[in-house]
Amino acid sequence: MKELITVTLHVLFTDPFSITKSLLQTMGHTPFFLLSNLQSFWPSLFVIITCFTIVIKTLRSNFIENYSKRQKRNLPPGPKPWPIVGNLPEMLANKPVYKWIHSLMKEMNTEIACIRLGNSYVIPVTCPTIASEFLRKQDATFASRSLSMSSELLSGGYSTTIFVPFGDRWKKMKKIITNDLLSPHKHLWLHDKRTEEADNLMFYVYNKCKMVNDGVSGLVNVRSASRLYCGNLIRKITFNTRYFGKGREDGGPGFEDVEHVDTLFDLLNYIYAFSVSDYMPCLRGLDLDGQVKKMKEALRIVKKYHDPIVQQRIKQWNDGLKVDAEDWLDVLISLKDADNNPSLTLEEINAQIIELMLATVDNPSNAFEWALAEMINQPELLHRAVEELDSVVGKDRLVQESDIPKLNYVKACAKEAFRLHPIAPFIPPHVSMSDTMVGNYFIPKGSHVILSRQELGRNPKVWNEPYKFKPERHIKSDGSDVVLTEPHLKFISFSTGRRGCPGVMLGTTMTVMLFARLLHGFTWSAPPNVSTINLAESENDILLAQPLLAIAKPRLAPNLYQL
Ligand code: HEM
Repeated sequence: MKELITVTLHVLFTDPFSITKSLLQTMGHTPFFLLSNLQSFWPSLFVIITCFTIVIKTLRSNFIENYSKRQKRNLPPGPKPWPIVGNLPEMLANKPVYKWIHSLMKEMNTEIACIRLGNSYVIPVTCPTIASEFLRKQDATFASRSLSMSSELLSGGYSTTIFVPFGDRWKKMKKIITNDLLSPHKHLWLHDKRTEEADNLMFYVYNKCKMVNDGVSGLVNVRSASRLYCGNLIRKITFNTRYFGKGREDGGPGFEDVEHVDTLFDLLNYIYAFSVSDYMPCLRGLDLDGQVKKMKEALRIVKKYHDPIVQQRIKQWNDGLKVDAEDWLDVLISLKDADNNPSLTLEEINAQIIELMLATVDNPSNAFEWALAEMINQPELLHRAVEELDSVVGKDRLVQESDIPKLNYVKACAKEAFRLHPIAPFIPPHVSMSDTMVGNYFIPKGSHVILSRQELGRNPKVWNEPYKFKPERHIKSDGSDVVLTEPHLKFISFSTGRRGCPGVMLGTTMTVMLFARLLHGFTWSAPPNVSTINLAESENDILLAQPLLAIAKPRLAPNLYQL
């Protein structure tokens, strides 16, 4: 009986509207009837009680039996949930949530856990064998995404790719992204735009080297410089422009571009951020943690830059002023379906562009900042990377994309940064589309499986000296090519399977060019009076606690840095 009450309350609390709706549907009445016919109060009460009994019986036969079955089956280990709210109280009391989840798993000595948050089972995983079971062996079952307030807002009501549950909409968008924006052919097509931005990065950092700040020359904020490069590059390939405003003569960003990239990073903070309303949908309207308000403001800022360009461009195509595609926006506008109608609506284009920007700015810039911090503390690694660059590229020209296959050590540095310092603790949730077993554990339909980028890469059973930045661990003795993908999920770079990242080629190119250009073009060291770079992580995320400041000295002929 206690269980019956708990489950009934659970359903009423998490989805009260469906109960009311089914009550009214069963009765064939409208809410107005209940309010307006007070004189027929007793008959109404009788009908309500009868219906309530029917609902409870239905619940008993369906939901409760399933619920009890789940309880009896062997879920992965986890903290004992409270009635209705599950482990939400602990989640709210232990921030940041990713630290709580990881320490809980360590306390329980488990590499897979089951934490009930409100009405959802959340399944964190820190072991590559179990991770492969989810995303390789049973990939088709785990190819959906969870619904959340942040993903709904960001994706314009689930009309994009990353945040969209499995179904026709996701299939349509993933096909477009993969075939029309990120194919090898399109990659080649955008080569010159990427090179322009890599050249601009060198020009900007070179100009920084000539400046003196507080008596120190060549002080570079590496976080800003690498985010600047990623932001410039994605604006260039999407909108065919580096700057939303006038930019700066030294190659630096204008106010508009700083605001744009900073806001993209703000938005990234809210994605799948364990908001309480994601697990208790009835609380959504209350915006208890203020996330909706903050996200709407951030989206307003991003749209203020994007929307006018998109609208003007659509007009140019409609007026026949544009006939050739020059960037991703043109491609998205000019796509046609089988009946020769536009494949995408304005809303879909707008939402998809924001998502592509978010997917592009974060990983490469974070990897370079961390890697450089680690390498300044181990100068022999810097030395080895520069030696490779000098032997492959020489000192008479800048690194080009065609050099990438030969830069195994530089790629190993980037790969090591992805392993040890991923941008986010977890990948986006993969949601199970049916009940299944993984290992000996029962995984109920609708579970949110979250692979831990942080703990897979630091798992001591997989990696020796897991906390040491050691690029050479990725170099094979047969000299074969180092690639940044890791399909066996010993750590996560681009993930794998149906929901794997379609941006491997662009992501790899951007990351390696950022590393190679900056390591080849400048000698890096810690600022004066700093003996070693502090490698502490931020309190609330896994970025470097303080943006990396380092001294850069040009090491190539001055004319090579000019545009
Ligand atoms: C170094 C750069 C990048 C890294 C490390 C990276 C990593 C990831 C990861 C871990 C996922 C989640 C996969 C999963 O849920 O299993 C993902 C998904 C995705 N990424 Fe990337 N990504 C990068 C660059 C890009 C770029 C440049 C684009 C496109 C412009 C892109 C587009 C996407 C999309 C559309 C998805 C969602 C796929 C889906 O849900 O079906 N990514 N990426």
